[in-house]
Amino acid sequence: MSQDPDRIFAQPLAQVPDFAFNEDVVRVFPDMIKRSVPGYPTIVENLGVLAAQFAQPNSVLYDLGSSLGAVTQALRRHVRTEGCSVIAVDNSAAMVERCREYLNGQNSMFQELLPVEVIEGDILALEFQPASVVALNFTLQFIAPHERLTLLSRIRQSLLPGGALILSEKLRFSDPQEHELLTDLHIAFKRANGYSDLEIAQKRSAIENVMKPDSLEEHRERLLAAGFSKVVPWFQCLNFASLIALP
Ligand SMILES: Nc1ncnc2c1ncn2[C@@H]1O[C@H](C[S@+](CC[C@H]([NH3+])C(=O)[O-])CC(=O)[O-])[C@@H](O)[C@H]1O
Ligand SMILES: O=C(O)C(=O)Cc1ccccc1
Repeated sequence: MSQDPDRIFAQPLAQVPDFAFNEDVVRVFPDMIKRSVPGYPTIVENLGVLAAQFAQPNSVLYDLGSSLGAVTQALRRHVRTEGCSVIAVDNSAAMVERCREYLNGQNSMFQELLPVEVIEGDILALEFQPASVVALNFTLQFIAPHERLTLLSRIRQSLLPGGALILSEKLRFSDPQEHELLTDLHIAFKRANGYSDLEIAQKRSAIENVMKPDSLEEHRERLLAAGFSKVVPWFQCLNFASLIALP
């Protein structure tokens, strides 16, 4: 994947535009997400391990909001269950183009990878096939809040017995002190990863209209309302967490 450093918000901008997954972001995305999301490499690597426990024979594994395919590749490497394949979906044309290149390149480097299909499309309009694993790795937070329950209900309907949804998100906290502490620590994490105060401030203003985090309680309630029977957090680093939701 591209090794370009993220300098998108390094210069002062007269007006900060809303964040979009365009060409410029795609070029620096691996660096951006690693330096911005505490625990991201651990989550991605372990998603493959988790998925291997839930994969059912002859079923589909979905990576929804696949970006450059990091999760798809982890699923393909770890799952050995008979007849499984991965479907990666993203609505950014720039992401999808680079994702296909990356995954094709991996085919020649590893043997025994699950087959994969990369679809350019809106996950809200997707016709789900019977699935054993669905990964929403930092994608639900970009879906309009009023669409979230419908999407999760449709995922729940497509999940096979023994399968799971794995949902990773940035969290907000209903307790103001907890929210402020973990937000400050996230800023410290970004600073330690080389982002300036200007970059941090401009990025925050770029994402505030397009990315709306929920609290852990809101996630749990909504997942139960969507028909999931059990919600188990398996990872948290600062204000970023990942949950397993069982059908
Ligand atoms: N309605 C939608 N339909 C399809 N894709 C969408 C939609 N809305 C947003 N996206 C896509 O969801 C992805 C979110 S990034 C996921 C990281 C990845 N999972 C990773 O583990 O590397 C998260 C982040 O950057 O913080 C982007 O590629 C969007 O184009
Ligand atoms: O950078 C942030 O503050 C985030 O919350 C995470 C993020 C990572 C990549 C794109 C958009 C948001």
